[in-house]
Amino acid sequence: MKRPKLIAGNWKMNTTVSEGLKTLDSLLVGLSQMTPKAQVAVAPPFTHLSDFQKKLKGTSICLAAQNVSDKLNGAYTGEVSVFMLKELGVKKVIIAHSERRQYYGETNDSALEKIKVVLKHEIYPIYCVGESLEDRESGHHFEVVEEQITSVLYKLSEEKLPKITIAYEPVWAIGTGKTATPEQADEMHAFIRDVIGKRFGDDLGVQMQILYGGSVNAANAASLLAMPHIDGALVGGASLKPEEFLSIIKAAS
Ligand SMILES: O=C[C@H](O)COP(=O)(O)O
Repeated sequence: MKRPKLIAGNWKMNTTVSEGLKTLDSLLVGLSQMTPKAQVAVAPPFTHLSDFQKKLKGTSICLAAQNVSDKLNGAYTGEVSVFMLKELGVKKVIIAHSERRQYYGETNDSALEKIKVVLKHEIYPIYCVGESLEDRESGHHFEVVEEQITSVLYKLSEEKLPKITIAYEPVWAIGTGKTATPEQADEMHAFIRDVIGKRFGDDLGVQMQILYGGSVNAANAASLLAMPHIDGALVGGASLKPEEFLSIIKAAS
């Protein structure tokens, strides 16, 4: 089955608005000189979304956010709601990134709530899963990822699944320069398809869009993206360097 490819840049907490706009401009110039086969998304900090929405008007780049509240409105200091994102043209949102799990106490339960909220308001989640180094070294990586899938996605109804993108990001490969080998990543992606298939049927397992994330760069993108179960990349550090990000986008073509 031919699944659409997605290359998404997660800018994390990097760049001020003015710096970010310069980076976006370079990216747009590069993209105007190519015909990307993959869908391209950028997830800048919340502060950038309004300006980015204006710049991205009429382009094919999808605007994404890095997080969202599971609450709709009210006294939740510091939170950003799905309505606020929607008004700014956000189409996708990263949910339960490992940094949110590790530093801000996000859990499978909170991920489920957030996924339900955004789907209800037609924003598409990129749900992040992945094991720690300790999990991998002790041979528990499949178990951990299975739990992240079953305790969240199994609780949704079948018709919701095709609206969700999964990002497999082994924590030990994030920002470390240590990438999972294409075989390691592909093996986990195939496993995730099987886990989805067990509950929702093999067709849905095959249909899910699953990205790989963790030190993806211009040098390793082609070999990762060539793997049969890898449908794109969630790129951190390299997405802040337009030339490098463009090379990754090209590698998906
Ligand atoms: O969301 C992106 C991932 O955390 C990967 O980050 P990285 O490419 O800097 O390793």
